[in-house]
Amino acid sequence: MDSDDPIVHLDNVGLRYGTDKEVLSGVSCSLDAGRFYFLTGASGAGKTSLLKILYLAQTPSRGAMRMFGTDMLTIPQSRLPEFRRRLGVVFQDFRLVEHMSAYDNIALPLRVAGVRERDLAEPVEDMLSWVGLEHRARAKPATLSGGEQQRVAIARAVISRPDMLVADEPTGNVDPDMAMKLLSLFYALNRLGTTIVVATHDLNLVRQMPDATIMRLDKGRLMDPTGALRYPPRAERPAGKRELYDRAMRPTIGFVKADEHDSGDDSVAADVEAAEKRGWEMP
Ligand SMILES: Nc1ncnc2c1ncn2[C@@H]1O[C@H](COP(=O)(O)OP(=O)(O)OP(=O)(O)O)[C@@H](O)[C@H]1O
Repeated sequence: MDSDDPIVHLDNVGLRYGTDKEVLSGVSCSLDAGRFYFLTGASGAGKTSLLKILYLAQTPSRGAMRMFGTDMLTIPQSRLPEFRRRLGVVFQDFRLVEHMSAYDNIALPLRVAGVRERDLAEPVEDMLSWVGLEHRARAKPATLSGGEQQRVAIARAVISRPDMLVADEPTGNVDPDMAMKLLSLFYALNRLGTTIVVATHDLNLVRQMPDATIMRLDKGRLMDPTGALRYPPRAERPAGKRELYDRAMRPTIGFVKADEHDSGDDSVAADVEAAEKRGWEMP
């Protein structure tokens, strides 16, 4: 795959479940590597269905699909896991492994990737702390609240730094402060090069990411096939806020390699602290 190639390209994709009418129709879009996308649309518009296609759980009924430079509709099923391993997924219903602790759920992608036990603890503990669950490390999913389960699911999806993260309503069960914190985690991951696709109804979330591309589904049709829609329009954003926002959201999380840290810049830490106190509202 060429470095300029889109990470995903859908051409005139349609999806029907069984013999029912199409729930996605004529969907064409290109997702560029390293960008941040929001997928919006009313309930039933087809967001989850489109995400399922993106995370390779559902094959389109028609059209063409390329991913990581490969035709996904003609490759043998046996090759799909190799592509799935490059994706992180936050499911709407979390899908945590019930008999495993929060810690072990989060460690799962690293164990599957063959990371040695002695190298696991630091990244897993960093992630637990980032999602505010260090005190719940040993808890099983059934004893966690919906919001806590959602945070474990997010930590599990991002810990292996996937090429693309696909998240279905990832802030649906958390309060606005936690939603902003989780968004900042996605943003940090995006800054490290991961393409992010977040399906959400939450326009407040969308407003926090002025550079994100918005894709809106309406009754199974993508309203902006070029992916050029932005919110809010750039011209309406006062100058200066963008820079402040960038600094406040600069990645500070554990899986950032030491040499990627902006060490020695205390003002960033102060900005992050101030932004957290404000609930990540920009002044
Ligand atoms: N497995 C399935 N079998 C049959 N129909 C389905 C299936 N999954 C979804 N649908 C239908 O497809 C349409 C799109 O559903 P989808 O879940 O993709 O929408 P959505 O935009 O994610 O909705 P929400 O915001 O409520 O989660 C709906 O009419 C839904 O009833």
